[in-house]
Amino acid sequence: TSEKMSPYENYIEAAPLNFFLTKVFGIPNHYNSSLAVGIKDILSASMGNLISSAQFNYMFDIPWLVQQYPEQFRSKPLLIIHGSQRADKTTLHENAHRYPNITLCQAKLDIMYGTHHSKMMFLLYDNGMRVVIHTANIIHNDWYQKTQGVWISPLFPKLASDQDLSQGDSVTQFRKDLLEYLGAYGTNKHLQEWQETIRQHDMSSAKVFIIGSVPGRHTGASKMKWGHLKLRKVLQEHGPDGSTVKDWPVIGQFSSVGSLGSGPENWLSSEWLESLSTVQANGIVKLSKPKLNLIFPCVENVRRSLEGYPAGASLPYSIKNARKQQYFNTFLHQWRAFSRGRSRASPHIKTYTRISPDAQYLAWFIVTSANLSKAAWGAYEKNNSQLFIRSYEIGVLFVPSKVEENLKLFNVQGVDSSKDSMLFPLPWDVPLTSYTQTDRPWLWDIAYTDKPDSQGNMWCPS
Ligand SMILES: O=C(O)c1ccc([N+](=O)[O-])cc1C(=O)O
Repeated sequence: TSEKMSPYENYIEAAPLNFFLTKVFGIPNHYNSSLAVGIKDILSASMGNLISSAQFNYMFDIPWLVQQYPEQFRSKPLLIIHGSQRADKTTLHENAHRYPNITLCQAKLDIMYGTHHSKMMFLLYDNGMRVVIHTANIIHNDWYQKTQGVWISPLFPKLASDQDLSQGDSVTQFRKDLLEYLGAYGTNKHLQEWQETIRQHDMSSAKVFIIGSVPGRHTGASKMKWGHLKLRKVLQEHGPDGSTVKDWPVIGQFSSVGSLGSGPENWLSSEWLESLSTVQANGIVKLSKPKLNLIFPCVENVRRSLEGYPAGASLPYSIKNARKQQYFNTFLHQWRAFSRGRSRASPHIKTYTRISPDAQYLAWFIVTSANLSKAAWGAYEKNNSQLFIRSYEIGVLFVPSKVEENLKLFNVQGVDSSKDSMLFPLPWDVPLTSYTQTDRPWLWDIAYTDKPDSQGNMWCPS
């Protein structure tokens, strides 16, 4: 059905935080209205009269992508930033070749197993520009029946030519951090043109922090610029008050899991959880570490999903990693999003947050491309003197004090709120739903043949 394209302003009214989920085909339309967007909505003329755009991602179906732009924008300059190498790179070039307006830029990936995971759009209009940071690949399936997250910036106006270019940044240093992230790609003419374009725009209305990762062994002043240490730095300065949140759980939700080490103390419950538990460093003593709750689909969540077992092709958790880290299962909760009509829309979104035990308040919230892995968030090396990151990632962090001047904390979606607090649209249900005794985390490389999925099929990976 061709949903009525409501102009961006309507979206903003309903989503003052600019945080959307992608539209899902096959759920009641009510759940695809104001807080949901499709890729055609993002690229539509109601968002602005497009001059050129850039698409950062991991997976691209280029002919499909071109079709998602309105007809009148399909020949505008389009820069594609990817991490493909060897045969994948050749295929990408073959698919892009017939579009003279498309330029390809390969992000350098010198570190083994690193991926260009970041998912971001730059949209330059005749009256300003927007930045979109999201979690979906540029392929049909990622925008069809999955739960994905999208942050769409306000329209950033162009600075007047006589205005001092040092103007135009936000209280969260959004533009500075975005330029620093782009700088890590090295010298590419087209990316450098986009950096200049960004410098010419006023991004003072951006109310989120950028949490990015770039491949490297980051030391000294760079150590706190990326991954979980960037989050630690931002929370030290702008995070919740330690006494308020001391027993609030940390929640991580993701669509893939790396090799986390033989026990929680290797990384998960030590350096990673320490960063996510960081509170404003106003000299108080170190607090006990909060409970960690993780959300990752169990086999039944995948089997019953709209896509059925094939949803699991986008949940690449391997038996090789799983068998080495059985302790990981003790943290797990099911994917459940009844409040958003998306319990059967398999998650490809990645979100991390800290909320009160009664699920009334939220201390901070991240939507990001980063899965639960050392490759994405980084791991200490050399006695904590450096942070080793393998992949490019990017996400946005919402902190109440930067969004609602008069509010210390957001209220959590679906809870009857005192009138003065803003509801944060959580993508999944609280309270969390534990795994049953027989539930197992989804593993993508083993067979499931005892029960057919929602499409009547079994799962027999080769
Ligand atoms: O969709 C992606 O961009 C992606 C690519 C690779 C892996 N991986 O190798 O685990 C995970 C994801 C994910 O986002 O889940």
